[in-house]
Amino acid sequence: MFRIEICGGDYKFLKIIGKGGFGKVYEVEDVLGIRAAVKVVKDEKLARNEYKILQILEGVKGVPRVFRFYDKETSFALSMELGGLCIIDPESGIDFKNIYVLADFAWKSIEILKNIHRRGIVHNDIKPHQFLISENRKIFLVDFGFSRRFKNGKFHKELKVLDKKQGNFLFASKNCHKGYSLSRRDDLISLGYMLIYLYKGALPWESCGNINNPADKWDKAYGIKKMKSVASLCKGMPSEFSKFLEYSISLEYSKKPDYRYLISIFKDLSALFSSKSNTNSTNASSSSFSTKDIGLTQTYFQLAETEVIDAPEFKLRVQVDIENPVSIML
Ligand SMILES: Nc1ncnc2c1ncn2[C@@H]1O[C@H](COP(=O)(O)OP(=O)(O)OP(=O)(O)O)[C@@H](O)[C@H]1O
Repeated sequence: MFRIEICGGDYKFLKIIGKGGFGKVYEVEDVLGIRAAVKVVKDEKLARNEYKILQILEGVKGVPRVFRFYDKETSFALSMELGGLCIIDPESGIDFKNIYVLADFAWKSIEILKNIHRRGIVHNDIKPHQFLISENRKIFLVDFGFSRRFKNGKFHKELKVLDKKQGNFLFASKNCHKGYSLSRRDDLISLGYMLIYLYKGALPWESCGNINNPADKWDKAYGIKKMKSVASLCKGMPSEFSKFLEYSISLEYSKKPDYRYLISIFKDLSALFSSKSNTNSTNASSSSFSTKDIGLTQTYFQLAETEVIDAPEFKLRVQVDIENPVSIML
């Protein structure tokens, strides 16, 4: 367990807001009422990598701004801008079965990935838990522990075959199953699987999650992924979703995706369903609508503008205290 001491007594611990496989995330508040998220991680390499990546991504819309890194013996933490609820938390109230909402989320997520990729970074662990929504419906992408630079200077890194799988078996691309080093295409493919999951509530290889042995779980899921066509995965959804997944899967390892094209697919679809929902229909087929319906600028989600918050006060001292339960010194 961790004990977090907040220097000077000027900070209020509000609550634990997340528990991941690698640590806990706390919400804290300073005297000015500025809230922040503090992620405490045991693995030094992951923590330092996440901090470094978040510094590189400073100013990218939809990525929380990082404040500080804390290093205390065997415990590490970073404080960052507070995101919000996970998009699949029922309290967020998001209805992803509404195509307008799903398509709006899709293009804004692609926009975030485009901007992250522009800085030379791939996320490498895209899944629903990494997307948060603030009270004013701004989307944030979090958890850059596995993220990497995909370029050496101007040049794309070479493809390597690694003997480890990383990320989440449910959303991992087939390239990831093959052990290939991940690139921009894999973030998009995982997003493609994720959009299907958000709409349908499950993916066909979900039951593999019950297999205890990780290697068997990944192998079994890979077997099912290989058998399922994109068309069958996207059955019952507008064709834009299969277009997106087909395109992403077809990309070569180092190929730069055509983000403008991908964003336009979902922007148009979202506008189409926005106008259609004004005439009271949420039919999942887009074929019956004419493109004349497109043109509304109304959106469901917002892309976060990173506010410049001067946060020198977030000077936390983080200590591991195996004996004691979580406590925050005020
Ligand atoms: N900046 C933030 N603002 C609000 N909540 C956050 C923030 N960062 C993380 N969280 C919450 O904490 C959870 C876990 O965070 P994160 O995914 O970074 O941890 P992790 O240990 O790397 O998780 P995983 O096991 O999924 O890899 C998130 O799903 C989210 O609910």
